[in-house]
Amino acid sequence: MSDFKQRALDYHAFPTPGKIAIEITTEAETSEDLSLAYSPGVAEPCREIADNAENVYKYTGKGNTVAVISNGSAVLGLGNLGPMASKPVMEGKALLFKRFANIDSFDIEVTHETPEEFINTVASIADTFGGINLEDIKAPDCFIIEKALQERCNIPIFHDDQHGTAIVTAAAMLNALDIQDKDIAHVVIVCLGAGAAAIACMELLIQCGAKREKIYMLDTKGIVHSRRTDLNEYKTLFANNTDKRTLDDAIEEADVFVGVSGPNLLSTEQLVKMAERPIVFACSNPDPEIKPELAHSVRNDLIMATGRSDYPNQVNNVLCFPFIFRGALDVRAREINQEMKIAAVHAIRALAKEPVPESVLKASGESALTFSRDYIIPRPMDPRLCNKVAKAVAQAAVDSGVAILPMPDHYND
Ligand SMILES: O=C([O-])CC(=O)C(=O)O
Ligand SMILES: [Mg+2]
Repeated sequence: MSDFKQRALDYHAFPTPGKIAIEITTEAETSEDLSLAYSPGVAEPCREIADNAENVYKYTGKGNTVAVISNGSAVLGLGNLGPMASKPVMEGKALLFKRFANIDSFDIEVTHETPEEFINTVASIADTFGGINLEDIKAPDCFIIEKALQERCNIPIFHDDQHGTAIVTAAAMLNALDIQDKDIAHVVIVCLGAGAAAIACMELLIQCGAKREKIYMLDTKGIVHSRRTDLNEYKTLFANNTDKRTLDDAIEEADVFVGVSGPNLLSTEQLVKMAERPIVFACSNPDPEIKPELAHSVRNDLIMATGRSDYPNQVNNVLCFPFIFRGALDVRAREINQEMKIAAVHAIRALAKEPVPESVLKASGESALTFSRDYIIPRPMDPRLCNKVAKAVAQAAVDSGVAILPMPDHYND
């Protein structure tokens, strides 16, 4: 077994199985403590909440708790591994919520037959939480599930693989385009993958100025084009009126490649055919569409990003989901709307242009990080992300009228 594989398995097995645990936040030592925490004292907050449901935020952890919910039908770029095998990823998301945004979170893996069953299950437990992060659910079910839950629940419901990935991709892309001196309105974009992340990334890039007719999306059958009769309604929005049929056809002179598909699907021969100063975001996890060392071996005018922590330019939804939920929970937003997503794009993007503190250099093992081809987006462990992104998101929630609370004072420190 490779050394890295063994270390990854040991990391999950020791010192206790898994990556997260629950901790007690009150005193629970004496009979007096227990009489407050439990019977009879616990009856008092129960009565208060029964009188006024808003009191649940005052007397329970609801307001700082997010559920990470999956059915394991599209685990990273690994495919349909099922609910149980998705658990390490979901525990990982809970770890990231706590580590980066001090949000309490736990994972829920749902076994079900139909999307309706999943929707009913999640809707039935939603009131427990301050928000729900849907994760690794295959398209097109994820679109139906997210929409139905948003209609049925009055807390933020956010499908991370769509919107988290799209927000981070858009932030990094706008910065990469600046560095490569390309105009988003003119670039030809190849999107390999037509699932949840692909569709959401392309929609958000269009909102940021990209042109739909300059996007070539590919699924397992090739280019999504207007003569195809097998497209679902979501892919149909990207059906390009073109004679191109394959990745080879589309990649010729393309400015941008976004991969949200699977490992090793972009060859060096294809990369060589891209336009000058290309941008390649090979974001399939854990293995990108092309390895950075391979890409750099054939192009020196390239900006390259992956979804991984062990290469420069990590375009991964970890840069978004902890912070967008932090902002949403802080003002008790009823939903995570478009204004909040766009605010997150610009806050993440702007931070990459600021000087990087020593602590981040140290944690990244770098001697310097300045806005450039190898640093287009902040590092996830940058402690400024939490305040800056959450604040921008919270402000956008307040300004767009979906916040129940005003901006908290601590954002002004
Ligand atoms: O978990 C990650 O690293 C990013 C992600 O959501 C995915 O690939 O599905
Ligand atoms: Mg995911």
